[in-house]
Amino acid sequence: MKAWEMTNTIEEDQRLPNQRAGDAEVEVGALEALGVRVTYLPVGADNAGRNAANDEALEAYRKAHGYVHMDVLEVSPSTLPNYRQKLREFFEEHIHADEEVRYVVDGSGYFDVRDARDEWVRMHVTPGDLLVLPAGIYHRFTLDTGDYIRAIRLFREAPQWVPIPRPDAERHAARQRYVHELRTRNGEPAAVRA
Ligand SMILES: CSCCC(=O)/C(O)=C/O
Ligand SMILES: [Fe+2]
Repeated sequence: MKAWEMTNTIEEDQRLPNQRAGDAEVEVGALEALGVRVTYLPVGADNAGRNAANDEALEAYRKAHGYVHMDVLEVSPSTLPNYRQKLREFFEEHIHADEEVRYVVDGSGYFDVRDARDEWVRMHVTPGDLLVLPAGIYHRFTLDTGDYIRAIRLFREAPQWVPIPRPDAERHAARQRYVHELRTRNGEPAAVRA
């Protein structure tokens, strides 16, 4: 999975890389310092030849991390009801009270997270990438120009999707916990801007 620093504003299309000038790549270690975990579980093929999860590897991962629940989300103009509205919601900066865990089995897309300086870092996820965003981190999602992703969503509790937008999220316990953890881990003040 590749990650890079993003431009502050999107001039043309959110589905383009929008990478900041100067080859500003971000290493996995820097993502981990933000509490983001990236794992790679290779995908296989199902009976119809479509990309599918590697069931054994996924089972082992779920068991090890307590992700008892899962479902599949296919994001594309033809498969997702209220596609445009949904994409608008996904791309609105938000947090969740719990982790966001996504295992990409087909297609691709971008998850953007705010770093400790409150700048956007963009991650390009492709089949096999399993991404864990910690509770309380500001983030958003968009498809890339392929306009298609199929991801397995993993949960410890019953599946739900409750985005808490900025600035309301500033007061949320999950946000405050996250900022505290970030400061403790990195020993530097994390930007907190409403
Ligand atoms: C490919 S997962 C779609 C985006 C999503 O579920 C989410 O929570 C974005 O923040
Ligand atoms: Fe989210």
